[in-house]
Amino acid sequence: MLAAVQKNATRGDPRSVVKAIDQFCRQKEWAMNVGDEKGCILDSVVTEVNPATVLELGTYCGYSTVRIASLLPSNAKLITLEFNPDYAAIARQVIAWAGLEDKVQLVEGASGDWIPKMKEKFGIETFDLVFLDHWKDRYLPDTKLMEECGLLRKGSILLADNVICPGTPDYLEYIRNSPRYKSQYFKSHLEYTKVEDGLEKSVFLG
Ligand SMILES: O=C(NCCCCCn1ccnc1)c1cc(-c2ccc(F)cc2)cc(O)c1O
Ligand SMILES: [Mg+2]
Repeated sequence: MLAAVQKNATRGDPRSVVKAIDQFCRQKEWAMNVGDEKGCILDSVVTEVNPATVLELGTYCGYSTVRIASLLPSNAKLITLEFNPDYAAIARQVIAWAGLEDKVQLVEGASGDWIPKMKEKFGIETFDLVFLDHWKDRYLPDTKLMEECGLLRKGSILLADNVICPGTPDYLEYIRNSPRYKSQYFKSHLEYTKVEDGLEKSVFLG
């Protein structure tokens, strides 16, 4: 995938990086990027929220990191957490190829360890937008942890990938029944396939 980016995408051009990855994943080898169909929904949410601070849980190869960062205002910051060092190493190179290093801070480690340190380590008060795309059984515990650490403010947006496939049943049940969130489901498909999947967008009500 990285070779395809370096061969087919223009340095400093995030859209060409996104296009090169999507082409590779359609023609050569499936990979678990959010993909072009759900990626358009992601783009519209990022544009609507116009966030100054973004947290991405699950960098993988940096595809959604590049999609999000390319839409951020100049002073905005995106912190992305990746547990797997091999994924992180690739993502750093993909983000660099897109020329977005200045907007992105990639942190390696477990979300459960890093979320409580966000304020002290990165000077973050609250996140305007959180994109959940990591282990599906971590969506709920990490959301509760973000609440407890005061990282969400009235109006913070959570956008969760894969709520149908692979699925995040405990997260969906919580977020759709909690009086502290207003949720909306965006029906789509699993990246590069015809299988149903979707994104769940939730507003924290404080
Ligand atoms: O597991 C996924 N992502 C997490 C990867 C590891 C995260 C590590 N990490 C980062 C930070 N903290 C922990 C995922 C899986 C699939 C999928 C769907 C169908 C199928 F047949 C196989 C796979 C599709 C996605 O869109 C996904 O996002
Ligand atoms: Mg995903």
